[in-house]
Amino acid sequence: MPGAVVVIPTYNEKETITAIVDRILAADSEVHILVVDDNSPDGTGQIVDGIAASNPRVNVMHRTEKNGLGTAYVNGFGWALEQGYDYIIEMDADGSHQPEELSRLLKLLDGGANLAIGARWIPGGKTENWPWYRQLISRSGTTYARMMLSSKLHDITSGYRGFSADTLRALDLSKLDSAGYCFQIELAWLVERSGGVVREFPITFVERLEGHSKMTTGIVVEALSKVTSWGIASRLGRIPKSQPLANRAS
Ligand SMILES: Nc1nc2c(ncn2[C@@H]2O[C@H](COP(=O)(O)OP(=O)(O)O[C@H]3O[C@H](CO)[C@@H](O)[C@H](O)[C@@H]3O)[C@@H](O)[C@H]2O)c(=O)[nH]1
Repeated sequence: MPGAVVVIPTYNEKETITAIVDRILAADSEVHILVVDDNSPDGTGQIVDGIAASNPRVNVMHRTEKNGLGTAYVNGFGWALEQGYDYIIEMDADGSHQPEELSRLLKLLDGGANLAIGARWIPGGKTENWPWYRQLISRSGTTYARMMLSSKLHDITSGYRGFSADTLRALDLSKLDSAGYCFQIELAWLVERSGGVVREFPITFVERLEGHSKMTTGIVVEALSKVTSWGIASRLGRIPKSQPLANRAS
């Protein structure tokens, strides 16, 4: 089944999930959706079961407990690769990423990018109503990753991104060791250092109107400590060489 699938990890998103699913289905008449729900106590998984029962473009993966955004994506990617999708896209459930910007992302993947990232911190990108301290954490995270990991990216923590399936298939996702949001940094860095083509495009990131962020201090600490240790290991030559990604454009 060729085409694109949007993978949405969810934990307690009952206020937001129906609207984002509807918006994605309306924004692109072909794209499919996989919601990876961690047994949300608020019944998010059951809401999506209801939608999936009447719409074959919508799928649900039920996990037994809250196990972090990183592992939710790895499980979701595994399913998507098995199903044979060509492009695999990440999106938050809360409406902060705009499905109406999907066509831009898909165009970059069609053009040969291994990874396309919706970026807030490049010309044309912006945030709406995002608290100043969240902007600070996000910008500092990218600046720190650029310094420690020699990353060239301007929004390495962004969760609005898409991969070609061959890219994810070529990478050893079982080696990723981030549970939380620093998964975004780890995976983008892996694509970068494997010589993959990464394209950033400007997005408008809108603070959620309902529900609340699952960001915790523990998630920030995990990101800080992992980026520091990866940076040191990389300087000491202790990061194993990754298999170079094939050039998709050729
Ligand atoms: N399955 C699952 N989903 C989770 C978990 N933790 C968070 N999520 C889901 O992951 C998405 C992002 O979580 P939010 O809590 O809404 O993130 P944010 O703070 O608003 O967003 C920032 O960080 C994200 C993580 O990188 C970014 O994706 C996003 O763009 C933004 O920068 C939401 O759909 C949320 O339900 C988990 O343990 N398990």
